[in-house]
Amino acid sequence: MAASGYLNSQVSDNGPKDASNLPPRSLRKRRDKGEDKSPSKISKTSPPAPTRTVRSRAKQRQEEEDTICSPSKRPNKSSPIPSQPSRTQKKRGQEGGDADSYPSKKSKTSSPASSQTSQSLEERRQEEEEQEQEEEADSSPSKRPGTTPPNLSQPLQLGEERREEGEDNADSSPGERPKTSSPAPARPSGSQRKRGQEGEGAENTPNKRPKTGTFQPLSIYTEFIQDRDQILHAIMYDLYDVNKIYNDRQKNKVARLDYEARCIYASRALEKAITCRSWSWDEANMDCEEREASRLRFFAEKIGWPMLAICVQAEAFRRLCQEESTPMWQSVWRRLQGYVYNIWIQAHSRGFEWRSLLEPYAGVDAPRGFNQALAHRSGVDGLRYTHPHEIVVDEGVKTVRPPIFRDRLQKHVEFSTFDPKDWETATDPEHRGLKKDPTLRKDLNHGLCDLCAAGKICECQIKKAPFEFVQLVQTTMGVGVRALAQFEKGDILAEFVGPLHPPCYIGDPVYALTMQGKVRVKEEIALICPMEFGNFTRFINHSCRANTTFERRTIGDRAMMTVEALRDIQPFEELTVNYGRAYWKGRTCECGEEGCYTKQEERKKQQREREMERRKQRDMQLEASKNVATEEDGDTEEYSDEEDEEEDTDEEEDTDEEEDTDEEETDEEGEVEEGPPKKKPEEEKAPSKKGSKEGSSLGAAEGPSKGKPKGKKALAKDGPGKERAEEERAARVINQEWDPILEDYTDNSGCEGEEVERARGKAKEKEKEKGKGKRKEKEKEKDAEEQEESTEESSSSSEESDESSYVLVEEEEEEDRGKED
Ligand SMILES: C[S@@+](CC[C@H](N)C(=O)[O-])C[C@H]1O[C@@H](n2cnc3c(N)ncnc32)[C@H](O)[C@@H]1O
Repeated sequence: MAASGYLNSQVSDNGPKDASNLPPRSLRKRRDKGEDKSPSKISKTSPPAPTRTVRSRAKQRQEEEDTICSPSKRPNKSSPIPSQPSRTQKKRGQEGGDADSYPSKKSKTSSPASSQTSQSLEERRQEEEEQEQEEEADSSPSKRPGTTPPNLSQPLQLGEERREEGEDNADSSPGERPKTSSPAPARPSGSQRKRGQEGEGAENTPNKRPKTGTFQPLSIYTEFIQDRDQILHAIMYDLYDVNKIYNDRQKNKVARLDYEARCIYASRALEKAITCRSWSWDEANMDCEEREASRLRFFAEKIGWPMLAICVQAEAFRRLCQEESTPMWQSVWRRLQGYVYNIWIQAHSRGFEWRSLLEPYAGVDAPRGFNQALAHRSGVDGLRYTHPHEIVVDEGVKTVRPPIFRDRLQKHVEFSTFDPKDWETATDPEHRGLKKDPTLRKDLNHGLCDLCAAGKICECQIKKAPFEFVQLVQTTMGVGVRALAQFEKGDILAEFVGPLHPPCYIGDPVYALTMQGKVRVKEEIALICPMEFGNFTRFINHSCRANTTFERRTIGDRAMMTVEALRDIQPFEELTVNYGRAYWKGRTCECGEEGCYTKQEERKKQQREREMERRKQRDMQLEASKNVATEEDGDTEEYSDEEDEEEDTDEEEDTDEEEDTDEEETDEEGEVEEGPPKKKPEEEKAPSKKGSKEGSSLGAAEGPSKGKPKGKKALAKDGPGKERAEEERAARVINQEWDPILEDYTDNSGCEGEEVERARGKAKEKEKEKGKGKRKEKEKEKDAEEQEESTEESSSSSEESDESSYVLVEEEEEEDRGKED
């Protein structure tokens, strides 16, 4: 990340974004809500979440109503609008889970949009109620005797019931069931999924359902994948949450009680797995209880008891085993299995507790491998003393290592640091001897706060939550960063931090990022150099189609560079950012994306090389052709025909090539390159009259039409010498194709007998008639006084005809003589 390249150029590529004018939607929304309370979207899920329960239809309607009322809310998960609270979050808001973090319903519904649509909503609600009644009536088994629900309906039904029971319990006695965090945002509720799977037919077709907001139907596959990713996200989030409570339990009594209650649920699930006697991937003939136990045991058998002891602490995982369909379970399982080492390291680097859960079941009755797994201690246990972002996970060989660059450990720091010593010797007078951190905000020098829009220094901060859901991993491009949960488009993942140096600093050519002004966009404020000290953002690899971007921001008391999600990012995706084209000058990007900078450069380079090669060849060929011309001198004429052919082939070749701008030159090259063509024996023998001193192609172009009359005149003037006549005859043979009249005679020159006589007679008659006709015309046209002139004219015209006839007569005489001879 050199000062000249990396972020500097990237930021300027994208154009500066004055967030005070146009912050990302997420930020705008946050600003409305008061960023200091929930600055980044992912942080909204940080408070302990309530149990994911099925919402009553009335609540669901209420949510839909909110969706319509609030223009920024979209029910579609794929919506690019960030900051959309999930349904669970919305519910939390209703329940008062975190009143500070979530905007109240009232404030949303009081928007102008809500007043406009309130009437229609009321009507819609009535319609929906009627429709629900119809649906319920239609879907009852008694009313629909022919409908056989698919296999999965039963467990789902039970799951549904459980959820409802759970909700009832939660409502009646909140203390009985601890609130666990299962964000599972925007997932269709159990009842929705159940309806969809049971295929209730026409009653449930989308046409029948009132469409709300900007609903866009997704393909079943897309929906499935989204659901799966949300479950993964929920699992990862629950693990984070339970770990947080575990770590807080010493200081916080509520946290301790909460943690103990969660352990009870986890232990129950473990018991089911331990007591399970048969487990299988094929769940076709299992009832709900069997299926849950089978899944838990299957997981332990395939992935290990310690990993199960970690995962069962996530409510989302337990619910996956209890409720989800077989395809969903299998899909999530595969994903978990693929990244099990990442989760394992993630848990250990955060001091996740799992042994205490297994210990009560150790002993002789324990399943195979259980005791050994519990007793085994490895290096990963010590990871809790290392900062999570000083651990690089090598997924391939299942090891970990620290990040090291130029034999130095790359340490994690939370903030950028300013040391006046680094600025003392700056070559740039503007920055030389700077005593104060140039990123510090002085009133409006860095613009408004991007979170709260305050013009004065405020207390806004970027929340650190995303930090908990990223991991350093070994990639083919060195260290990279993997997301372990979902991020939404517009999420601020972190600030890019490191020691601040003057922009002219050249000590960090790989990681340095130029911080440019948000207000004065061309101003280079500082160079952030995290080669040795920085956070995870410095390890984000480049992609020409990146999923995050660098942004200039002013937040709280500082100007900063942030890394923000350009689109929704799913669990286990690698984070990438675009360093800018300039960074890759002299480096090779291996992202392999379509339109990759390096690919483009390579293509250009290849074109340039081809062009150079061609020029070189052309020069050589020109040189060679000159030599050939001087050596052969007059003989080049002989090659004219072949050269013509070459020209043709050269032209074809040229058209094949992409960027042939100089065809003539290339043609010449082609001629010389291939050397004088091999001549056919008869061509070699045939003498040519075409200009031997002229260029061969020129001769080919002008030869026939010019050469023939010359020959004629020569014959007429010089008289019938035998050698001369033979020469002329040969010339005529060569040129015959160019003169049809002559062709007749040359072709027939070898003929004898009647045909020849007849041909001759015809020719004579033609000539006579021609002469007569001309004379007659002229006689008619001219007066008697001009008779002489007309006679002269006619005589001249007859001379012409005589000339041609002279040639013919001469030929005849010659032929006759030849015969006599
Ligand atoms: C800012 S660092 C990123 C972290 C780095 N992978 C590491 O191991 O520290 C940039 C360096 O990573 C490597 N890198 C990142 N993205 C790359 C890509 N798309 N192609 C090739 N190398 C890449 C290059 O060596 C580059 O100089």
